[in-house]
Amino acid sequence: MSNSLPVIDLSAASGDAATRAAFHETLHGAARDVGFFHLTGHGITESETAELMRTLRAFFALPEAERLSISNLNSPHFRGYTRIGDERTGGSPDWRDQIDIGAERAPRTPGADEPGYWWLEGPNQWPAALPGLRTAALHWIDRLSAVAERLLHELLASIGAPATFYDDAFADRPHLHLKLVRYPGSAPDGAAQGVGAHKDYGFLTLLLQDEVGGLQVEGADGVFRDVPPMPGAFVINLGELLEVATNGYLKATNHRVVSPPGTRERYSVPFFYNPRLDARIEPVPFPHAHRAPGVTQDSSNPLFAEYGRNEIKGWLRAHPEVARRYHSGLLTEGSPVG
Ligand SMILES: O=C(O)CCC(=O)C(=O)O
Ligand SMILES: [Fe+2]
Repeated sequence: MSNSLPVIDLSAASGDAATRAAFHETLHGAARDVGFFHLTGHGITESETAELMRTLRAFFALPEAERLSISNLNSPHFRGYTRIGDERTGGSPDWRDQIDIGAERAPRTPGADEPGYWWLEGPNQWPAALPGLRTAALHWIDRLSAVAERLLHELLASIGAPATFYDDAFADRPHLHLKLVRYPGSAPDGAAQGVGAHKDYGFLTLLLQDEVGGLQVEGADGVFRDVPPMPGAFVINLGELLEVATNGYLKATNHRVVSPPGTRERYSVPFFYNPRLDARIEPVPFPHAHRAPGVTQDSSNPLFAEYGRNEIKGWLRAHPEVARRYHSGLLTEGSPVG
């Protein structure tokens, strides 16, 4: 089943008062009712996008030994390359390979009295065979975090909340995260799980997908519907922290990727706009707050208002081998929101 997502034109935010009002109304509805939309008018050029995709394809075309030279099994910070099948979602292997990249920071080893999520800070791993990858990825993080910051301000304004309410949570050390992903066709056993159904952990995800398709979003009726690629647009979705921030008025939406048929490859680049690891997400004041239903209660996926706890929950679940090697002490930490 197919889905036509709302299309939000961010350039309308710079229009006159009437244009801004109409823009906010559409954005508010899209965020509240669907949690997913296409974003145009974002200012990222076609040539920037083409350059990133060219570099990404060059990485996945490297011999496996080169890709494995930056394996995330070498990184207690969950950075680097994950082989096909090593990531798990919903307990089953995802048929995709990927590189996880974040802000370039010194390795951090939390002390016994510090939260374990500080492990998520650390250096990236870069392939010696493709020096342009570092430049392209860090440029993309820079450019997309500016778009995401504008979008978050407008989204908060659209629900009648103070636009800058979470600026402190993002100040100095936001935990920005980029994935470069390949879906290499279908698994030999016929399982169609490119990535299993999940919600993203932070505030906003800005996804670049190529022309192949396969992304699906779960509707309120529990049916997953295709999100057909829209050239030049980002697919935006809301993460769990926006659900926490609005006490469930805005919802993080389940989504998944169905593997491309046969040996067809699909490439995508999700960028996750996340606050500081130690940011505690207080409820944002807004006029509809009294109508907020509360956050989703799911014992298999508790939501944490302290962002780092919510984030490391996901990493430990998705990368069991990294967790087993470096983080056996973290596997039972923390208690959920609400
Ligand atoms: O590749 C995609 O289209 C989506 C990937 C995704 O949802 C994720 O990595 O969180
Ligand atoms: Fe996702």
